[in-house]
Amino acid sequence: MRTERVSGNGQADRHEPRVVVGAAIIAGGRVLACARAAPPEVAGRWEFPGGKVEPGESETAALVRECAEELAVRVEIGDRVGRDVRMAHGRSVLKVYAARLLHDDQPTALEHSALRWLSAAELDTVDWLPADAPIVAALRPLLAPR
Ligand SMILES: Nc1nc2c([nH]c(=O)n2[C@H]2C[C@H](O)[C@@H](COP(=O)(O)OP(=O)(O)OP(=O)(O)O)O2)c(=O)[nH]1
Repeated sequence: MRTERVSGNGQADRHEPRVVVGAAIIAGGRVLACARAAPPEVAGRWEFPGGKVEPGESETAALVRECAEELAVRVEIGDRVGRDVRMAHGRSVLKVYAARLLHDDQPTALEHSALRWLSAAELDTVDWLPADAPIVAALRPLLAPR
């Protein structure tokens, strides 16, 4: 996706949207949901662990880094889940990938206020960030029924 913006000198600049990646970590038919601790506007809303892809970094590398920073776990990144979700009027785009834990690592909430493992039946029991709605819908069939 490309957005075009006219800068102060009247010339058109092209801006690629900032890519935010999220990891749908699946284990035992459940997915890990994380409650944001900050900023205040979104604190308490639920998301997939992840964050902004740094310049020159691959999406997979960003996910591995973010999962280590936020949860102290090592992960293997799998297939995309759902579609690109445009955020912030096209200034950023959310891309979620399935992931699995490596080496029996267990997530610790280093940056989130809470973690929950959700089955398909429990997906709607948390207040997801709005952009995550289409991802959660696409995720449902990937989780084994209870
Ligand atoms: N990680 C993540 N971010 C999401 C999800 N859904 C959603 O709308 N977002 C938004 C929230 C934030 O505005 C943005 C991610 O920014 P972030 O602050 O987590 O990124 P970051 O870890 O790289 O942190 P920083 O550079 O701001 O310090 O994307 C999601 O499922 N996972």
